[in-house]
Amino acid sequence: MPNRCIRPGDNPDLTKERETCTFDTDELAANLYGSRRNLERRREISQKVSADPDFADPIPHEFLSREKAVDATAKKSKVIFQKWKNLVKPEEMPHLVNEAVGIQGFPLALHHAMFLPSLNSQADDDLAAEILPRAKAYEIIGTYAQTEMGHGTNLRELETTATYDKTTQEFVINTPTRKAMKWWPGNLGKMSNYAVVCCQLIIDGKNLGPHNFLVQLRCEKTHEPLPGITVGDIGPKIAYNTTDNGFLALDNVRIPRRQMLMKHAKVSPDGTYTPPIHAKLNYGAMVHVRAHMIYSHGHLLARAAAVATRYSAVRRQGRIENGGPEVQILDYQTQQHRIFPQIARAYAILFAGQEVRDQYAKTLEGIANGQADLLPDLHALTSGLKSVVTFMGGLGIEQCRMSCGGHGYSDASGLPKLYGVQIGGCTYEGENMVMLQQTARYLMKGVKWAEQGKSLSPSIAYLGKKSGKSLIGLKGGDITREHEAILETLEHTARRLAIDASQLWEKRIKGGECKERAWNGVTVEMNRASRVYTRLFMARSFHRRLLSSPSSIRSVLSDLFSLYLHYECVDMAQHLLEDGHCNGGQIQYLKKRLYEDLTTLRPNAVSLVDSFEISDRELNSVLGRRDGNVYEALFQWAKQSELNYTDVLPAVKNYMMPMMEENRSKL
Ligand SMILES: CC(C)(COP(=O)(O)OP(=O)(O)OC[C@H]1O[C@@H](n2cnc3c(N)ncnc32)[C@H](O)[C@@H]1OP(=O)(O)O)[C@@H](O)C(=O)NCCC(=O)NCCSC(=O)/C=C/CC(=O)O
Ligand SMILES: Cc1cc2nc3c(=O)[nH]c(=O)nc-3n(C[C@H](O)[C@H](O)[C@H](O)COP(=O)(O)OP(=O)(O)OC[C@H]3O[C@@H](n4cnc5c(N)ncnc54)[C@H](O)[C@@H]3O)c2cc1C
Repeated sequence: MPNRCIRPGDNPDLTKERETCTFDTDELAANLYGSRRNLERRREISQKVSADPDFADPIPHEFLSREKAVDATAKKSKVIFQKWKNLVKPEEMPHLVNEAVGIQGFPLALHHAMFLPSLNSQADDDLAAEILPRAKAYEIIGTYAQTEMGHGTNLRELETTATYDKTTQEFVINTPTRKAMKWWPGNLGKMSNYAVVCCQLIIDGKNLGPHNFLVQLRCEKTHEPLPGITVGDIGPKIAYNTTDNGFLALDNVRIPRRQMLMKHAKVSPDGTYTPPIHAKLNYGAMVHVRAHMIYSHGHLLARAAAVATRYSAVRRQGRIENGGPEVQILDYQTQQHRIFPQIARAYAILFAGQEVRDQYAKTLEGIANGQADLLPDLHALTSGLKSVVTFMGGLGIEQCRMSCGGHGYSDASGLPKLYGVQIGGCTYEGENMVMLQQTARYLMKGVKWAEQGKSLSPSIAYLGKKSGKSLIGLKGGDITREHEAILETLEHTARRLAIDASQLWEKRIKGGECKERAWNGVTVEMNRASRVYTRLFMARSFHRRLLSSPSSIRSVLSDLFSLYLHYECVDMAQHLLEDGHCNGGQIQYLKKRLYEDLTTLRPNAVSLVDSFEISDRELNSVLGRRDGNVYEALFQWAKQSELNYTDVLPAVKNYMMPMMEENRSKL
C-alpha cells in the first residue's frame, strides 16, 4: 500500500518503515482534514509558505533573543495579514500561521482567538457595524482582557469596575487596586490598541456582575497609551515568548455607553438593565476558545508523536538479541508503549475536536434564534474536554520528549517548546480543576434527571441506562463486539462514578454541611466523574469516526481504536475494578490485548504519523524531519548557536582565561 512520503535520499530505515505501510496515507490524511481538497490545500499552503522569501528565517528562532523573535514574528504577521490575507480561507488561517510563524504566538493571536469572536457574538448591531469591519481589516488590533493579578478563575470576584454615569451616558472603567490590574492577556502588552475588557457592571451602586466593554488603549496614530492607561509586557514565560502577555491598569477611563457589548445584556441610556436570555452568555468568548482549542491541542500532540515515532525509527541503540544488529529503538516494547498511545490519543483528540466544533456551531445558531438550551451541554462538554485534553496532551508530549533520550532535551527536537506551549492550556481558559467542577455540576443534574426519568442530552444519555455485566474478554475474537463491550464498560464506569459522587455529596449535606462546603469535600471524586465522562465522549467520538470511515482505512483505524480503548481501560483500571464491575482477569486480558496492539501497529506507526501531514517547516524539529537524516541536521543546527559565532567567547576571554592564567601563575 502506498505511503506517499517516500523520497530518494531518505534515511533507509524510514523508507523501509514506509514500505511496510498497509493503508493509503493520503486517504487517512484526507479523512482527518475533511476531504482530498482540504488536504491538497494544506499542502499547497505549506509549499507556498516555504517558497515565500518573506517567511525565510536567516537563523532558527531558538537562537534569537526575545525582542528579536518578537520582531521577526511581527514582520511575518504583517506579510500574512496583508499579502496573504485574501489567498486563504479563514479556516485555513491557523495552518498558515503555524507554517509561517510557528506556535509561540504572534501579534494577532488574541485578535483572532478572542477579540473578533467576542465582538461577533456579543456586540450589538450598531457597535458591530462600527468596529468589526475595522477589526477584520486589521486597521486596529485587539485582545481580550479578563484575568487580573488577583483573580482569574473566579470571575465573579474580578475587581475592575465599569460604573454607569447616566449624566454623560458613559461608563467609567477603573482598576481599584494593584491586584485588580489585568494580568496575562495575550498581545495586551505591546501589540494591541484595543481590548474587550471584562468589568463588574455597576449601575446606581448595584453590582450586576462581569460584563464586557470595548476600550481603546492606545492612540491609533502614535500607538502611545491613552491618558489613564498603564500597559506593558509581563515578562518571559515557560513558552509563548513571542506573545506579549500584558498588564493593564485603567484610571477612571471614560467610554461611551454603546461600547458595552450589548447583544445579550443591555443598558439603556437611562441606566435600565436588561439581562441576557442565559445568564452566562457574557462568558461566550471562553466557550468559543474552549470549543476550538481541543482540535489545536490534538495537533500539538500529533506533532510530538510524529517527532518521537520518526526519530525512534531512525535511532539505533542496543540489541534485543545477543549478537544481532543494533535495533531501531522503535522495536523496544517500552518505546512502543510510550509512543503509540500518544498517536492514538492525538487522533482521538482531533476527532473529538472536530465534533465539538460542530456542536459549538449548532449552539451558536440556536442562540442567534433566541434559544440557549444547547448551551449547558456544550459548556459541560467543552469544560471537560479542555481539561482532559490539555492534561493528556501535556503528559503525552513529555513522554514523547523523554522517548527521544538526550536529543529530546534539546530545542533542536522542538519538543521542549511544544511542551511549554501545550501545557499553558491546562491553565488558560479556566484552570483545569475548576473547569472539571463545571462539568461535574452538570453531571449532578444529569444524575437527578435520570432518576426522575427525564430526557437526557446525547452526551449524558448513558446516565439513564442500566448496567449489565461487563463483557470485556467474553466476546470471542470479534473486534466489533469487543469495541462495544469496552464502550459499555466505560459507560457503566462513567455512570457509576457520577452516581457515587452524587451520593457522597448528599451524604455530607445530610450530615449537616451546607451544599457548598459539602461540595468541596467531594471535588476530587467529582472531577474523577467528569474525566471519565469526557473520556467516554472521546471514545464514542472515535468510534463514530471509525464506523463512518471508508473501507480503505477502516482496518488501520480499527487497530488504532483498539489500542486506544485498551490503553484507556488499563490506565483507568482502578475505576473499572473499584466496584467489582470488572475483575482482575479482565484487566489482565486488556493488558494482553494492549501488548498485541503494539505489535499489530508497529508496521504502520511511521505511516500513521505521516498521515498527520505536518510539513517539516511546521514540525520545526531536527529529530522529526520527514527524511530522517537527523544526525547531519543536528550538527548543522548546533553550528548556528550564537555561542559558535567566535571560537573564543568574550566570557572566556574576560573571566575564565584570566582565572586560569592567575591560577597557573600561582604554581
Ligand atoms: C468557573 C466559572 C465558570 C464560574 O462562574 P460563575 O459565574 O461563578 O458561575 P457558577 O459556577 O456559579 O455557575 C452558575 C451556572 O452557570 C453555568 N455556567 C458557567 N459558565 C458558563 C458558560 N460559559 N456557559 C454556560 N453556562 C455556564 C454553570 O454551569 C452553572 O450552571 P447551573 O445550571 O449549575 O447553575 C467562571 O468563573 C469561569 O469561567 N472561570 C474561568 C475563567 C477563564 O476561563 N478565563 C479565561 C480568560 S481568557 C484566556 O485564558 C485566554 C487564553 C489565551 C488563548 O486562549 O489563546
Ligand atoms: C499562557 C497563558 C495565556 C493567557 N491568556 C489570557 C488572555 O488572553 N486573557 C485573559 O484574560 N487571561 C489569560 N490568561 C489567564 C488565565 O486565563 C488564568 O491564569 C486562568 O484562568 C487561571 O486563573 P488563575 O491564574 O487565577 O489561577 P488560580 O485560580 O489562582 O489557580 C491556582 C490554583 O488554585 C486552584 N483553585 C482556584 N479556584 C479553585 C476552586 N474553585 N476549586 C478548586 N481549586 C481552585 C486551581 O485549581 C489552581 O490549582 C492566560 C494565562 C496563561 C498561562
